Amino acid sequence: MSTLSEAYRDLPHHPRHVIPLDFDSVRTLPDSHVWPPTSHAFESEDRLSIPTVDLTDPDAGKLIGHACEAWGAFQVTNHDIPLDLFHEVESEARRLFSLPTGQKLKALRSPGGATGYGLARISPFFNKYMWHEGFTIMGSSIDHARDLWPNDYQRFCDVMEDYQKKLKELARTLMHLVLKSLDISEEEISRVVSAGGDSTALQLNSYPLCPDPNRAMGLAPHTDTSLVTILHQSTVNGLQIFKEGVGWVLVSPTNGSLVVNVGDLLHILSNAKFPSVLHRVVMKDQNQQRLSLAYFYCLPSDFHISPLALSSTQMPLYRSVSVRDYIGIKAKNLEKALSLIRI
Ligand SMILES: C=C1C[C@]23C[C@H]1CC[C@H]2[C@@]12CCC[C@@](C)(C(=O)O1)[C@H]2[C@@H]3C(=O)O
Ligand SMILES: O=C(O)CCC(=O)C(=O)O
Ligand SMILES: [Fe+2]
Repeated sequence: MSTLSEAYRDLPHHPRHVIPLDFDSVRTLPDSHVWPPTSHAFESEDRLSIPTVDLTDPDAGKLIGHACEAWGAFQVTNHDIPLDLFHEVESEARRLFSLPTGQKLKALRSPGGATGYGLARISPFFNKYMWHEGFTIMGSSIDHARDLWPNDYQRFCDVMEDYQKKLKELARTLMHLVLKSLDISEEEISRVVSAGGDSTALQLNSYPLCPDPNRAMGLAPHTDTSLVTILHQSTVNGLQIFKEGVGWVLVSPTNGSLVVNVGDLLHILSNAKFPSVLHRVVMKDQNQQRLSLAYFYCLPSDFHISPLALSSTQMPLYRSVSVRDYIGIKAKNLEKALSLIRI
């Protein structure tokens, strides 16, 4: 077995880093959830935002390559995923997160598990809690859905399955374009893209209505472990990405477009040409619940990853490492993981 869930198994978390707060029951922000103020972020009015790429543009590949190099992220439009599907997934996610806490805990991620309801995996690295609850799906969601809704789970499973299928196709298309822009051979591209298919995860994120949003943190700064992550945000602001030399930049949701960001694995493949972009979710001025859907396109845990985009004069910056080992290194060291495999 070399699935992604297997790689995350046996990296156990203490229950205090898995079980979210009973958000409905608190009227003031607990001290455990108070973060220092965050710095000002550039907003789109500052004319600083990640590039938007129309997938039907004949130059899409080139534009995506540039965006990955300059920003490690871009928005994609004309991606062929029907708007209705986003609404259906969001409505099922809303149905899940609005269950009473006791019910949600029936689908709690087990201490050594990878899927189900719980805090973000990065929680143990911070001394404050995030104003966040998540639900992780890898493949079928039937076991958890049955525990949540014994008589009414089918719709949730069908919608999540449909979404994962469509997003996998889109991720494949994007990976083709991205890797081509790096001048990687067709043979290597097929090897990477065909391996990716079985190692994906869908994360439903909820940032509940918060009694004191300006002192809370939605999701702490992190990079994703994926090759690429494809994100759909509901209509509420909050996502910011970090651009070297600039600072934090807001990524506003725009109807139907998807945010694509480079993860650690693509950063390694690109020999650091593409930054694995640091991002976070702030709660600032948030006066309603925020939802997002993050689809992680990864590689199987037995895949050995190393820089591929090398010209004859370039030296690899990272040593070869299996995805399993990299996930293990990251589980212990978080943002230092990349520097630990640097040559
Ligand atoms: C396939 C993935 C990617 C994971 C782990 C696993 C399932 C859940 C993903 C997230 C989702 C929330 C942010 C993150 C940082 C987290 O804590 O859990 C992500 C993490 C990663 O990108 O490393
Ligand atoms: O909610 C968001 O906009 C970002 C979520 C995210 O970064 C993640 O799930 O890894
Ligand atoms: Fe992320």
